[in-house]
Amino acid sequence: MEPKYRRVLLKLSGESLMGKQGYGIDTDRLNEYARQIMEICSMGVQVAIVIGGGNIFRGVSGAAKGFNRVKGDQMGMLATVINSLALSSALDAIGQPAKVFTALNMYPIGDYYSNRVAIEALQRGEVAVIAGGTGNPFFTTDTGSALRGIEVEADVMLKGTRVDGIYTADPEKDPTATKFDKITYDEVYNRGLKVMDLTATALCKENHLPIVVFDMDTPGNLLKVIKGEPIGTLVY
Ligand SMILES: Nc1ncnc2c1ncn2[C@@H]1O[C@H](COP(=O)(O)OP(=O)(O)O)[C@@H](O)[C@H]1O
Ligand SMILES: O=c1ccn([C@@H]2O[C@H](COP(=O)(O)OP(=O)(O)O)[C@@H](O)[C@H]2O)c(=O)[nH]1
Repeated sequence: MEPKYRRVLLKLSGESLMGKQGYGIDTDRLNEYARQIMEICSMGVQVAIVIGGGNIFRGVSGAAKGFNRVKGDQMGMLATVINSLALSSALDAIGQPAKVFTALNMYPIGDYYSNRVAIEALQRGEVAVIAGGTGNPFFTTDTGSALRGIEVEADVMLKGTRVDGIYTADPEKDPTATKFDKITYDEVYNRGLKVMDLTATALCKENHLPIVVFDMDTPGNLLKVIKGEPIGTLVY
């Protein structure tokens, strides 16, 4: 079966990685993600990944506890590097080659990111795990994902999260919220929907990168998105 997308940028939530533990990395969840990623790689899909760091540290919550915001954000970016190393290790362990790239030079923890070296890895069939967000404070990994997705010329940004799409309001807070099958970038903005930050949405809009928001924690969903099955919400 022909995949719908040739090259994807998959954004994984750091918070989802902690599974039921409440903190850190749940290895069952990590291995399940690795298995699903390998499944789509074996269909010939090129996969670049950006992972959040919310399971370990978020700059904003650090600042609320009195940390300097810039240092807090740097800690958050380091958290995304930890998650990226864990995922690449889980992928390698099941026989799926993966390479970690970092937004800031941290060699030999990962190779210093440039879109050229990341694209070369993708063309070799390696998963490119791109860590460290944008490398700048005051940004999020959603914005990092949009940026890297555009840079590596992905066909789509897949935002794998713990809700099954975009709703009229946060479904974790408002049980009456209803789901969109598709929605325009402008409508996300005009309705003030908080599923991802506006910088990320604006970057995708300007560069014509469609986004699919879907529930990554249900095994098999990533494959469904790749096959073009109508799950999640398409932002276009
Ligand atoms: N309108 C909305 N539709 C869907 N999810 C929303 C909406 N508003 C807020 N959210 C929240 O956004 C979260 C998804 O974003 P994500 O970046 O994966 O989470 P986090 O930043 O906590 O790791 C969901 O868990 C959901 O609670
Ligand atoms: O370009 C970036 C990306 C991330 N971060 C920091 O890294 C933390 C973790 O990322 P995020 O909250 O986006 O992770 P997720 O919500 O996806 O787990 C953020 O809170 C920021 O402090 C940053 O400073 N710049």
